[in-house]
This record gives sequence, C-alpha cells and structure tokens, in this order.
Amino acid sequence: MAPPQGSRAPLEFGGPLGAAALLLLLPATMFHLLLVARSGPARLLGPPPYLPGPEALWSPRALLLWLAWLGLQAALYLLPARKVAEGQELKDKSRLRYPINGFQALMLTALLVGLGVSAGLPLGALPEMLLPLAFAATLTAFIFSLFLYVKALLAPASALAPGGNSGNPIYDFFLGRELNPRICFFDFKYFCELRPGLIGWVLINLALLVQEAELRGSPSLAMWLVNGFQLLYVGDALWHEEAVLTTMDIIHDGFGFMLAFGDLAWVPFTYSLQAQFLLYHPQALGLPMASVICLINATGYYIFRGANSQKNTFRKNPSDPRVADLETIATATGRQLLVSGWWGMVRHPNYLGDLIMALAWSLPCGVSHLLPYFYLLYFTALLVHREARDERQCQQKYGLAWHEYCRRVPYRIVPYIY
Ligand SMILES: NC(=O)C1=CN([C@@H]2O[C@H](COP(=O)(O)OP(=O)(O)OC[C@H]3O[C@@H](n4cnc5c(N)ncnc54)[C@H](OP(=O)(O)O)[C@@H]3O)[C@@H](O)[C@H]2O)C=CC1
Ligand SMILES: CC(C)CCC[C@@H](C)[C@H]1CC=C2C3=C(CC[C@@]21C)[C@@]1(C)CC[C@H](O)C(C)(C)[C@@H]1CC3
Repeated sequence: MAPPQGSRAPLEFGGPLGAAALLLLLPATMFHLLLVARSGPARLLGPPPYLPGPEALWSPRALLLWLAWLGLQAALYLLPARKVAEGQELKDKSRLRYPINGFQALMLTALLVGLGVSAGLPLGALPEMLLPLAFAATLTAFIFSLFLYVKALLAPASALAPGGNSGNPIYDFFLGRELNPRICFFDFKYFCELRPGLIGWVLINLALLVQEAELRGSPSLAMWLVNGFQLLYVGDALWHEEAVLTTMDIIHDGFGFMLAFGDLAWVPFTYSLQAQFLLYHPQALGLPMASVICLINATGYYIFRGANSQKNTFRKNPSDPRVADLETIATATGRQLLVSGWWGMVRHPNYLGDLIMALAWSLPCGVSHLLPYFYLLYFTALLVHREARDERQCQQKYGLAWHEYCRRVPYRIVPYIY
C-alpha cells in the first residue's frame, strides 16, 4: 500500500470541511438548476418549485440508458485510433500513451443517433428524463469515485497526484488520489474528461432542440445559436483532443469525486442549462442581435483557440516556425515561457476567450432572467480560482522566471482590469 504523499501540499477548497460541503452542494446545485429551468419563474436564487420525490429521481430505465451510454462511449474509445499520443513526462520519467479518437467517437455517435432517430428513436423524449438521468450520473460518480479511492490505495507512491493525498479520507475522496488511474490502456480520467459528458452535453442540447421543434413547429433562432455555439466548443475540444494532455486536470489533479462528478454529471446536465431554459422560456431573437452574438462568440473562439494552439505548439516544439519568432523567458527547468503573442497580452488569454464565449452562450436567452447566466457566473469563479491555483504551481515550478513573467505581463485574465 502506498503511504500518503504530498501531506505538505497546501489544502485547497477549504480543506476537509470545504470538500465535505462541496460533496453535497454540487449535486444539490445541479438538481436545483434542473428543476428551476423548467419552472415558470425560473428564479436562480429562489427556492426550487418543488422537491422531487424518489419516484422522480429513480428510474431503472434511466439508469440503464445512462450505463448503455457509458458503455457505448467506452467501446468507441477502444476502437483503433488515428494516432496514439504521448503525455507529459511523469515523476518516474515515463510517459503514458493516449488514443486520439475523440472526434471519431463524436462522428460515430452522431451517425448512431441519426440511424436511431430514423428508425423511430424518440430523441425529443430525452428532456423528460433529465432528472432521473442526472440522478443516475450522480450515483455513478459517487460509486466510481469510491472505486478510484480504493484503487489508489494499491497504487505506487509515484502514481499519486501532488494534492489529494492529505490522509483525510473525505478530502482525498473529493480531490482524487491517483493522477492517472488506468486499467491497461484505458485511462479513466482522460476518457471521462472528453467523452461521455461532453458528447452527452451536445446530445442533450440536440434533444431539447428536437423537443422544441415538436412543441412549436420549428426550433427558435436562439435555440439554434446555443446548439451551434456549444457544438463548436465540443467539436473543437475533440478535434484538438491531444491538447487536453497539457491541461492542469491531466498533469496535476488527481482523479476523484470533483472531476468524476464534474465530467459525468455537472457538464452534461448544467452546461445544457441555456437550451433547457429556452425550451420552457422561448425568446424572440432578431437577426441583427443574433449577428452581434455570433460576432461575440467568434471573437471568444478566436482568442481561445489562438491562445491554446499557440501554447500547445510551443510546448511540443519551440522551434516550430509558427512560434519560433515569439519572445520568451528562460527558466531554470530548461523550459521557456512565452512573453509575446497571446501569452504576452495577459497570463491566461485562453480563459479570456472562454469567458467571452460563455457570454455569447447566455445572450440568446435574453436579459429577463439570471438563470441562463449561471454558467457565466460559475465559470468566472472557476477560472479565477483555477488561475490562482495555476499561479501557485507556476511560482513553485519556475520561481524567479515566473516573477519576471508577471512583471512583464501584469494582468491575469482581462487586460487592464484583472
Ligand atoms: N469549459 C470548462 O468548464 C473549462 C474550460 N477550461 C479551459 O481549458 C483550457 C485549459 O486550461 P488550464 O489547464 O486551466 O490552463 P492552461 O491551458 O492555461 O495551462 C496553464 C499552464 O500553461 C503553461 N503556461 C502558463 N503560462 C505560459 C506561458 N507564458 N508560456 C508557456 N506556457 C505557459 C504552464 O504550464 P507548463 O509551463 O508546465 O506547460 C501553466 O501551468 C483553457 O482554455 C480553459 O479556458 C478549463 C476549465 C473548465
Ligand atoms: C464540478 C466542479 C465545480 C468543477 C468541475 C470542473 C470540471 C467540470 C471542468 C474542469 C476542467 C474541465 C475542462 C473541460 C470541461 C470541464 C472540466 C472537466 C474541457 C474538456 C472543455 C472543453 C475545452 O476545449 C477543454 C480545454 C478541452 C476543457 C479542459 C478542461
């Protein structure tokens, strides 16, 4: 059994108490949002319209459907991949290998859903099952996180994450102990981060669009925009799948309840909130306003993609002609930091682009309700917190060079503001 490691790593999320609170608060928030989105007043800050009884949450059919979805995505993950990528170097100097077939999984899922619909599959009935499906996903996340916690007890010390090994079971269960839990080639964290939740999110959006068409004759322009923007975001993530290997979640965070619940339940059931809201609260959106919103989304996407691609290209090969002319700072680790281009504008240009897109996803829902702006509010808090965590890690990793970078690029996310 591996001894607890990293016990001196500073505790995050308010330590064990904070983690215990989040274990309850996160699922409660998700169910609150699901209930409020379909209620008339749709008040984000008001009480839920009713408290669902066990019969509204528990459905063997929904559980079966959810397990079948996970099974389908796992089977698609195991299909031959166009490429196998290597991850970052680990503590023991080894590198893990990852299949790059996420976009293929998205396409095959679309094909299967298309075939299902033409054979009579009632996709428009899915929105009625969101509550029991979310319950099944939450249950799965709890059980799966328990499995991950136990599995980590048998893992060698070198396989453990820097955080998540405090010795406090609740905290470690929440944060995740093992960095890259796997069975053979099947990497649980990498699979969950990009497949069932992200693809599930766009499928739920599509089902909401189909139900709107069934109810009102055709989908509204607002619904088309939300579906289109979020499909672009998910398609982009899967097209650039390899880039996820350099994100904080894969490199630094253990795999525990936070990510398991986040990936499997939170993403599909709360990120589809705008489409859920639109189904029950139709919005009239004119073409001029729709064009402005498209422009906002395109600007956000341009910054998000430009920044992420620039960093990934640079990390893979600093002499790549696309980044070779950029100014850099040398660090004691041998790695360099970009100090011009996107990364010379603010220290997290990719977060800025992501936030601008988040705004564009909410605007089609109008300004009469706060609820569709939940994603923007939550995401701002998540990214501000994430930026602070990354800042601490970079300070540790790069020391003086990081200070120099912060001096040269003083703003974190929004130029001249933050
Ligand atoms: N939709 C959602 O719910 C979420 C989306 N995201 C998105 O995921 C993406 C990845 O985010 P995340 O993993 O948090 O962070 P980043 O992709 O920004 O990665 C941060 C790392 O980048 C490297 N880095 C920082 N500054 C520089 C520089 N100047 N030059 C070169 N490398 C630098 C450092 O790692 P090193 O030096 O070791 O390479 C640092 O640890 C973002 O676009 C974010 O918006 C994130 C969370 C949730
Ligand atoms: C439930 C908690 C409050 C927090 C859970 C956070 C997770 C939902 C997010 C942590 C990092 C994420 C990323 C994406 C989705 C959300 C989670 C899992 C991402 C896959 C979205 C698509 C992007 O293009 C990306 C850059 C690949 C993202 C990577 C981080």
